[in-house]
Amino acid sequence: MPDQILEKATARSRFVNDRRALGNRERARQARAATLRLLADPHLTTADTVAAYWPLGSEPDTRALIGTLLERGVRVLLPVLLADRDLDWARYDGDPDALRDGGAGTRRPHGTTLGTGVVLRAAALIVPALAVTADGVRLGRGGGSYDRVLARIAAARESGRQTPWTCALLYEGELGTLDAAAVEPHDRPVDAACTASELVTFRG
Ligand SMILES: Nc1nc2c(c(=O)[nH]1)N(C=O)[C@@H](CNc1ccc(C(=O)N[C@@H](CCC(=O)O)C(=O)O)cc1)CN2
Ligand SMILES: Nc1ncnc2c1ncn2[C@@H]1O[C@H](COP(=O)(O)OP(=O)(O)OP(=O)(O)O)[C@@H](O)[C@H]1O
Repeated sequence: MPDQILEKATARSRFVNDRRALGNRERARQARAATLRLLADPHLTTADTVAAYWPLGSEPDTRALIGTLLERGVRVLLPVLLADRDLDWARYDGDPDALRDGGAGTRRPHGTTLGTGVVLRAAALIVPALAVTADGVRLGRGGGSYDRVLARIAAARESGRQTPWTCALLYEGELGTLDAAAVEPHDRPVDAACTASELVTFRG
């Protein structure tokens, strides 16, 4: 196995184990603090549409974030995993009971999918990640889904289009501790990362 892939697999299991070891209460505390920090950021206070994620396993819980955005009248999109692991998007109406099985453990809105390109028109994209390097490069679950989304955003930016602000939501200790050896050329940076104690901007 190439070194980076092995490093990546090792890094993934380390970060997943550390997340589990935090325990429910500490994960919830950190997610609450990070949520308040993120909600106060101008990228979100001015947003009309935000693409977020529905939490899986021990990921930072986004349900309060999503609930507050809906209360503010923001349109919230959630990912819909496609067969090739690319991401389509659908609008979340605020009813968690109406979410459906989206495959691979994910939950998806019941409504119409809007196309893979719709995320480019959101004001912000909240990205799930296991860790982010000091330069903002993201380690995900390994489907390459967000690599593709972030690559499209980068391409749209290159051509001068307005694109969403991208921010990873992390627990303490997941920001800046990922070894550069675990990064592959297709791995994409996010614009910012938010934890309970800080919101760090890498770009913009
Ligand atoms: N909350 C959340 N939603 C998300 C992602 C994410 O990381 N977090 N994704 C980020 O890309 C996409 C889903 N991508 C996924 C990629 C791989 C696996 C995966 O490896 N699943 C295991 C089984 C998990 C289970 O069934 O509990 C597997 O298929 O072996 C899951 C989701 C879109 N939605
Ligand atoms: N732009 C892309 N288009 C198509 N496939 C891609 C792209 N970027 C990465 N991939 C593929 O996706 C697979 C998984 O990539 P990687 O391990 O970096 O996923 P990840 O970023 O951790 O996962 P995710 O984004 O789903 O959380 C790799 O095999 C890679 O070749």
